[in-house]
Amino acid sequence: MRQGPLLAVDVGNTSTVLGLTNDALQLTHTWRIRTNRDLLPDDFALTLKGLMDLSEVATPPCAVLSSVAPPVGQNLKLALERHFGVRTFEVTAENLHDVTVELDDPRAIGADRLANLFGAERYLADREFVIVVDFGTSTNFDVIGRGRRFLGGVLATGAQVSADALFARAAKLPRVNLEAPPSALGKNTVHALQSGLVFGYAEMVDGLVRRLKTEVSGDALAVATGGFSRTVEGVCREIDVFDDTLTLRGLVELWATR
Ligand SMILES: Nc1ncnc2c1ncn2[C@@H]1O[C@H](COP(=O)(O)OP(=O)(O)OP(=O)(O)O)[C@@H](O)[C@H]1O
Ligand SMILES: CC(C)(CO)[C@@H](O)C(=O)NCCC(=O)O
Ligand SMILES: [K+]
Repeated sequence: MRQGPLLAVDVGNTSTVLGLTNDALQLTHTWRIRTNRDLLPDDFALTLKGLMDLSEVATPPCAVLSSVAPPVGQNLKLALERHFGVRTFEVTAENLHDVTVELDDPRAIGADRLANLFGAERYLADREFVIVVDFGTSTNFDVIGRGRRFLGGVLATGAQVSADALFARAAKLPRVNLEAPPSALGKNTVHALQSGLVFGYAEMVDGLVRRLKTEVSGDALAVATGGFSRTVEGVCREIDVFDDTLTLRGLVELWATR
């Protein structure tokens, strides 16, 4: 097994999450920055140096990077290699020969979903399948089987994106925080909106998890991750486990098994 320290970077469409491990590959620091498509390699170098300096840590010799925003991933990789001499492993289906991506076109899979496959492995010990529900810009359902199988899943509009679309189109609707209201029956505009946006969203998630569990017809565990998962904790009934750092730890596991 390889040793840390390691930098793990997950470039999403909205946020980029970075994690630093110790020698034993346990996460010791995490940072979250906006994914800015306009930044160039030297901009990223300054950001990376700023984060490391703020936390008073040294840049590690190696990094693992998943990106679903291609130019950002490429520019970050260049920054890591040019400015810090960090050897960077980029997650792609082609780079992972031990993973079976059961999609029509395996190369189309998002790198974050491959990271989630590795993050799910720890839950596979006593289950046949794990359904990772990753609440980000989109909400992904990644169905993972033993033996590093990616069976497929669902891509749904993210909770914040669907809320923003509604606020933009309805003149009298205020922007509300995505938090659960006291009851489904709203007595004012804010609670009624929160009912639709949070309870409605949670029902969609529960319904899809139920459908997926039926379709795989095996013992399946549903694990939620991503920012919005905290909001639906206690609201979604079909989710068994909440795991904030599943994607980052998945990246670390992925790198460790290369
Ligand atoms: N601490 C939090 N508590 C409650 N809700 C949160 C929290 N952090 C984020 N969210 C909400 O969850 C949404 C998704 O969270 P997350 O930050 O994981 O995804 P993202 O960074 O927007 O997506 P991507 O990974 O695609 O870039 C956010 O848009 C926000 O509305
Ligand atoms: C679905 C997103 C946007 C989620 O981040 C990402 O995983 C992605 O761009 N995927 C490519 C398409 C696919 O995974 O089928
Ligand atoms: K993500």
